[in-house]
Amino acid sequence: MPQTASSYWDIFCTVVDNYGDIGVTWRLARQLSNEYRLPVRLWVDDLASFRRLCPQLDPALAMQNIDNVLIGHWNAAFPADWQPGHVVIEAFACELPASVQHTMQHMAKPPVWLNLEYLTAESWIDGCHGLSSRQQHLTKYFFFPGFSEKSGGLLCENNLFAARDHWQQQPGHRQQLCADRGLRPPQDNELFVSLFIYENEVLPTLLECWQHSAVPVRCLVPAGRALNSLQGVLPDEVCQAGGCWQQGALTLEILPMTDQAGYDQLLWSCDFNIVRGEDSFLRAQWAARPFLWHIYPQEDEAHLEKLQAFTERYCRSMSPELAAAVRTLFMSFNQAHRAELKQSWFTLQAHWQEWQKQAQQWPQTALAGGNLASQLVQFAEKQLKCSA
Ligand SMILES: Cc1cn([C@H]2C[C@H](O)[C@@H](COP(=O)(O)OP(=O)(O)O[C@H]3O[C@@H](C)[C@H](O)[C@@H](O)[C@H]3O)O2)c(=O)[nH]c1=O
Repeated sequence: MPQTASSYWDIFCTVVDNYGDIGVTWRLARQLSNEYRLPVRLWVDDLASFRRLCPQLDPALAMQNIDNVLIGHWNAAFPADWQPGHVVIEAFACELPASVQHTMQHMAKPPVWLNLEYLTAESWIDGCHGLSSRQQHLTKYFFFPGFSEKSGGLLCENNLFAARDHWQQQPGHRQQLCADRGLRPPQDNELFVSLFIYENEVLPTLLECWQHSAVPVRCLVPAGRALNSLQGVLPDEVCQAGGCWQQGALTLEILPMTDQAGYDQLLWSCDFNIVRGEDSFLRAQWAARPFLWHIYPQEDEAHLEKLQAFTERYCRSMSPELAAAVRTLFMSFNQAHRAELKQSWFTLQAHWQEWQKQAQQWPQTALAGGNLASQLVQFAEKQLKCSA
């Protein structure tokens, strides 16, 4: 059905660095379109980065339709007379084009204007979620994703857990993943690990632990920043997609990046996932397997409070021994404390089954604030009704 300009949801995203901003908005755009049947336009300033997660995207096009989302290149040629739809989301405080703000100020019925914030488990967001700020004639609302009942909830497709369960119930899927990516078939008792992180000086310590592991460890590394921490550990020719390195019980293989669906399948296939940022952090939780978070480092160390707030929540229903070891693992990996990291990894081996069980239950607990897309739709509908 043809859409009128006013029926669109417009999402604006600037790619600050890495892939998290576009990763989150791309998932949200598809969910709003495919599950809620909303016409969605996603405006992105850096299509080359976007293409890393969405290989069918053509960075040369000003406008294209993929997965029922209209994707627009947000660049200097953004049309000054462009008309926004009835909901406008600016992701992560990216500033809307001045011409768009100007148009919105002069509309008889301006759109519902929302700023989608970064995800955090910190409790202060409970008092801020949904607050508004007056911007001349317009109102902007602040939407906070989170783990609590008072937050805006978490990004999670409605069919995700069923798809994950279907994948994980059949060992053939791990074999298929290895075959599709040109990897050696899985061995019995092998611990599969995925590793998608920033530079981290204690990464070699973790690799050492795995080299001396009692079970074989297969570490799958999507090519990227983690490899900068392995210079001097891995021979140069290994440090690229297709590279493979074996030492003691550890086999490390470097993979090319795939689209998000392929990355989700990698997480579902692994026994332990090491992730970063915001989106892979959440997807590892949805994989329902033990995981470790390399949080995005901030200059004033604010990330450590964020990390602590998450581990406090995540470990709440664990036994004291498991909780202490998980907290130490997360903190020592992010603070580069070698000895604690090593110790916590060994301690966790004795509590692995409990951690696996906890990881299976965690997604339901994490979703106390509900599903972010559905919360957004309800929130926008309420504001639209109020302004009618
Ligand atoms: C490894 C891999 C990742 N991905 C996707 C998953 C995610 O959507 C995306 C990675 O995003 P993140 O995990 O959030 O990590 P990131 O480090 O790339 O992004 C970060 O950017 C900073 C600017 C923000 O402040 C952080 O909060 C965070 O968003 O890449 C693939 O699609 N295929 C792959 O093969």
